Amino acid sequence: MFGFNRKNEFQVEGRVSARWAPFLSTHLSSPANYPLQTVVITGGSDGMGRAVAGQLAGKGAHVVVVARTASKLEATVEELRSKALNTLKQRFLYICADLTDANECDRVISEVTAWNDGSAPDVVWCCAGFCHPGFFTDVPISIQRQQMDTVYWTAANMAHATLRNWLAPVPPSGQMRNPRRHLIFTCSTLAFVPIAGYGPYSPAKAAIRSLSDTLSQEIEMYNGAYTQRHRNTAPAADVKIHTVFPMGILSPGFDNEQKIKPELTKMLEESDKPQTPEEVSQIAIQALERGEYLITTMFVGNVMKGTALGPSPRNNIVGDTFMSWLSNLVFLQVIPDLRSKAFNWGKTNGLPQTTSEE
Ligand SMILES: NC(=O)C1=CN([C@@H]2O[C@H](COP(=O)(O)OP(=O)(O)OC[C@H]3O[C@@H](n4cnc5c(N)ncnc54)[C@H](OP(=O)(O)O)[C@@H]3O)[C@@H](O)[C@H]2O)C=CC1
Ligand SMILES: CCCCCCCCCCCCCCCC(=O)[C@@H](N)CO
Repeated sequence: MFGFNRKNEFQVEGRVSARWAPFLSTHLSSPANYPLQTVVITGGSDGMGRAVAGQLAGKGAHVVVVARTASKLEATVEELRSKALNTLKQRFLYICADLTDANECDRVISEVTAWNDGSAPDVVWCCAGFCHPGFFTDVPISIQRQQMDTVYWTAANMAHATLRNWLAPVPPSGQMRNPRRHLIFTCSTLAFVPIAGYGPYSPAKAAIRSLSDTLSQEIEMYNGAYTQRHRNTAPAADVKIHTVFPMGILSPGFDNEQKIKPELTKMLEESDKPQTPEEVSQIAIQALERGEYLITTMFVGNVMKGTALGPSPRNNIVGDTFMSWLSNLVFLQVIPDLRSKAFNWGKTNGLPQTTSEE
């Protein structure tokens, strides 16, 4: 069962340190003693978000899915009911909202809190977003701005609304009995490695990665204050930030992007073997349960992360350091290879005939 485990909050069989305490202590929690967790999933009506919602329902969570289209959300909630671990106890809700609007994110948090007997959600997982590929000069600037709104701002708005709620100072009497909350972003390995034809999209994902790194540092201040909660006002709970970096996902969004994707881009990403939403979700949840911070879903993704690890917190100092050495050697070959493939494409095919998007 999926729930809190107070005793093991900072220690799971001695393997996980306080800094990377687990996301969901499934195997250790005692369902009788701990309440179910309430999870909000943006973009929860399709693709990866929907798979995440289904799997967390199967682990016993209360799930709220948020997206713009009511019909898809209704169908998702039906599916969640059928996947619930405990149909009598678990509750499901959908909220229609366009998360490019920051006020809508505030509304989502307050509606979830009211529905959840006055408690804020325990987990917020930002999955909303889709990709509009194309060469930079071919795609109208208005669409590129929309991509920033849809990809970056849906996540940043949701993080803002969530953290303002979670980090509000409360007196010791208001502290939570189950002190851990998780904010999860969904990024893309394109935040690590550029691929021609993803100009409208990758910068927004890179911005999410930068926000995630910044927040992972900033949150330490709040978590430090939380350790003094018995004496002072402090946030109601300890908070962890995580970001998932999938490769291709076989989703409705992916089918759409394939229709407009430049041939060169398809060739450059040949080594990506897209995964099903269920696979991506399962791998991500397992990594969250191990307490990981930057999460990739397959080996090539891990190599891409390794070359761009920079100042991000590591999941495992030895493993990540060796991987970054290996990746940096691999990329000595990959970087010129990507560029020469682009050059040769132009040499062979001339300019692309795709300047008709206006
Ligand atoms: N597919 C891929 O190959 C990859 C995807 N990703 C990322 O993973 C995440 C999931 O992608 P994928 O599985 O393809 O998802 P889909 O494109 O299949 O689904 C996107 C979801 O987001 C919702 N959504 C879109 N815009 C908004 C908005 N403005 N406000 C609220 N909800 C919105 C959609 O519902 P509705 O339209 O009804 O609002 C839908 O539920 C995305 O962040 C994506 O960028 C990362 C790597 C690869
Ligand atoms: C051994 C290591 C070699 C590494 C070579 C680099 C290969 C690049 C693969 C690009 C994969 C892009 C996946 C993300 C797609 C995505 O986010 C969009 N589909 C959005 O929806």
